[in-house]
Amino acid sequence: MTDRIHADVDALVADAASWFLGRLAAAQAAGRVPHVVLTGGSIAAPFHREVARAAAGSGVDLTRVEWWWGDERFVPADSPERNCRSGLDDLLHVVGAPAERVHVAAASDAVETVEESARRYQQQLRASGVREFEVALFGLGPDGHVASLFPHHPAAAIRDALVVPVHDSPKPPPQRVSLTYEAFAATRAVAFLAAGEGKAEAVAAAHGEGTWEECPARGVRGQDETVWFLDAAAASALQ
Ligand SMILES: O=C(O)[C@H](O)[C@@H](O)[C@H](O)[C@H](O)COP(=O)(O)O
Repeated sequence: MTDRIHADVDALVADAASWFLGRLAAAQAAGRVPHVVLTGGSIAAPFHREVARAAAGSGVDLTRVEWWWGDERFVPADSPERNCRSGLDDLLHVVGAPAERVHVAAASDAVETVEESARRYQQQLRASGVREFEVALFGLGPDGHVASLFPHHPAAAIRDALVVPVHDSPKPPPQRVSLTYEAFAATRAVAFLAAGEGKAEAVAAAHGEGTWEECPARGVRGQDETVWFLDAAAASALQ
C-alpha cells in the first residue's frame, strides 16, 4: 500500500486525478477498454470536477471507458442522494461519455425492490463481459465501511454474488446496492480518497491488522497497487 498525503483536499484530488488519468492512459495504450468503479460520498464531486478539468490534454479518451459505481443508494432517480449524481453531472456528461458505457443501478422509481435493483446490476456486470476493473475508487466511512459494505453487516459477508442488496444501512438512506468483495477482487488498481479528521481513525484501522468484518476497507486491495490519497488530517492517526 502507498500513502500519498497532501496539505488539503485540492492537492489531494489533483494528485488522485492525475494518477487516475495515468492509469487509464496506460490501459488504453495497451489496447484495453478500461472498466472503472466510481465512488459516491463527499470526495466524489471535487474529484470528478478535477478529472473533467485535467482530462483535456491528458491523452485519455474518456468516451472509451466503461463506467460503474461501487454502490448506489436505493432512492428515486432524481434524488440528490444518488451516488451516481456527481459522477454523471460533474464528469460523464461534461466529457460526453456515451450512455451505453455508463452503468447505473436501477433507482427506486424504476424497480420495485432493492433486490431487483441488485439483481439487474449484477446482470449488467455479467453481460458486459468485464473480467477485471482497471481502477476502483473509494471513499471511506468513518466506521471503516467501503462502498456499502458496513462493519458486521450480513450483506458484507456474501461471497457468492457480485452485487448485493443492503438493508438497514447504518448510514442513511437505509436501502442500497453494493458490489461485493468478490466483484472487487479482480481490480488492478484500488484508490481510497479520504479527507478530514473524521476519517483519521478509519484510515489507521484500514492500514492495521485485524478483520474485514470490523473494518471493511481492509478487504479491498488492488492486484497491482492500492493507493491512499489523504489530506494531512485524515492521515493524522497513521503511525
Ligand atoms: O453511499 C455512500 O455514501 C458511499 O458510497 C460511501 O461508501 C462513501 O464513499 C463513504 O461513506 C464516504 O462518504 P463521505 O465522504 O460522505 O463520508
